[in-house]
Amino acid sequence: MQRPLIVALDVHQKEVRDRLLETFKHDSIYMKVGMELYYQEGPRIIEQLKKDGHHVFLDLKLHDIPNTVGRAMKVLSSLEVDLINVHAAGGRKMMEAALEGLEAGKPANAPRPKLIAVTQLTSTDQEMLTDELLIKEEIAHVVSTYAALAKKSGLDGVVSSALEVPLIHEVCGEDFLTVTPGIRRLSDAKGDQKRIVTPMKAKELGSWGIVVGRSITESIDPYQTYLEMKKEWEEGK
Ligand SMILES: O=C(O)c1cc(=O)[nH]c(=O)n1[C@@H]1O[C@H](COP(=O)(O)O)[C@@H](O)[C@H]1O
Repeated sequence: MQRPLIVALDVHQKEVRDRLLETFKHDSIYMKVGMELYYQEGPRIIEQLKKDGHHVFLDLKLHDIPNTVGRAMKVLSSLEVDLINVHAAGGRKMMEAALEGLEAGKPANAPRPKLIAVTQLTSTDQEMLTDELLIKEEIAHVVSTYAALAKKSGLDGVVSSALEVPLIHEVCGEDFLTVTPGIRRLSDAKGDQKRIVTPMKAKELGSWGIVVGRSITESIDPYQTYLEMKKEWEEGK
């Protein structure tokens, strides 16, 4: 799917989730299953979304020793999701092991899920990076350096704020996937997100895909909000 708006299905109450999924039943969209939902529902939620015709981004952000991540990815690969992620901070060997696990675990003839790496979470700002994580470099430099490492490790792309996308494309090429959460319209609550942009700005900056959670799932009319944000994302206005 080209340049998707990925809906983060961060909803654990079954009735709320079912209502939300019902509103998307005539569309084939990109849905993101994160930790909250996957830990609750397990593989059956992936099966359901695929049966409903959706593309699936399984966002479990694996970050462990290479052997553990490789084996976990081998198991997850059998779910045949479209997109899956790790933390780039796990390093090159871990990312390579993740890729090998995905390759080894996928059913014959199925495509390997695309593997992307989280560079720096969009809830991290420069102050936190410096004072808590003790990383003294500029955040954009850290993000593009992690992106370059992900590319060297054979990954398909990264997760970052849209703010860093031009630099990532400069370093890793235009075809390297850039998936960008931290998306808000001007009227939306920021919540815990720090490096945020509007859908329009993300398009201008060249994101491949945007991830939108609470702005849609917690709005009064999620489907209408989805359509409005999608229009803004696709048309850039
Ligand atoms: O990997 C992710 O999807 C992710 C990475 C990141 O740096 N920031 C980030 O917000 N996310 C996810 O994107 C979604 C954003 O949700 P909202 O802030 O509600 O739009 C959440 O499901 C996060 O887990």
